Amino acid sequence: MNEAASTLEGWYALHDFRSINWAAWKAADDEERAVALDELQEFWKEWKEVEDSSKGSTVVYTVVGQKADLVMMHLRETLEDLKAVENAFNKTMFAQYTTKSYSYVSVVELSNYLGKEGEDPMQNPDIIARLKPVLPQRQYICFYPMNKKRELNDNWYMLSMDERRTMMRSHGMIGRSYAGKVKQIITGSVGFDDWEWGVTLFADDALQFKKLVYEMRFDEVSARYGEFGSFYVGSLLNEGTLEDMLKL
Ligand code: VOV
Repeated sequence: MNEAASTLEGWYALHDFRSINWAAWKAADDEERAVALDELQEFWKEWKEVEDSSKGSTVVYTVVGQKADLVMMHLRETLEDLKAVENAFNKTMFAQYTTKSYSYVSVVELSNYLGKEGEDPMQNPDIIARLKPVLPQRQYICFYPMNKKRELNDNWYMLSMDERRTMMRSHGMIGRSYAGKVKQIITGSVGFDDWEWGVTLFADDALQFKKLVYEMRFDEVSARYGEFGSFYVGSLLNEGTLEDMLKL
């Protein structure tokens, strides 16, 4: 049997994609809409408090195109905490004006492919910060799920640790050339959701997503072993810009 990479896990992640039911939102009266927005602002404050107390992080982005209208990405300490935040949102009045488009459950993951021998990663503050990250408020988000292939001739899971490490090194080098331009959060989802990883990218220039993903397509680990789900792209929302988006 091949050696599995050892992984470190941090906060659990929920990507909660919603579409706005514009017909229902427009049919609501001014007071109903105001109450729904007030409740949403309260909710936003609670998310901030969670972040301030280092118990998780939340960002909200629009989604461009017909797959959804917005995505709430939540990181929390436990699956129960994630379910609680999902339920709390579902109980808001605003949620009545949304429909569920897609969701993705995973956990922030780091693997040991490029780890330093002999170092206890849990004593390294940089690693802890990567496992429990405050989500960046960059202008754009890109999310997609992916697998590593398990086909007869191209089976990632049948490769030796050394072969995988060599390929991950090349992957990491391409990634590093986007330092400062694209921030990635890789979440593992084997046993949690339909794909093996969630890839969430943040950037202030959306074109950098295209450039990075395209460049990686030529790198063996993606070219040969990567399988990808649907891509979601959108821009940052805050309390103010969400209200603007909902203004009739
Ligand atoms: C923004 C840049 C960027 C950078 C710097 C980067 C670096 C690294 C390093 C150093 C490592 C290995 C150690 C670890 O941290 O786990 C990884 C790991 C991983 N990556 Fe990555 N990746 C990036 C970006 C990046 C992208 C754009 C993608 C999607 C691939 C594509 O073709 O669309 C991706 C995927 C992954 C995955 C699925 C894993 C886990 C693989 C596994 O088998 O376990 N990743 N990644």
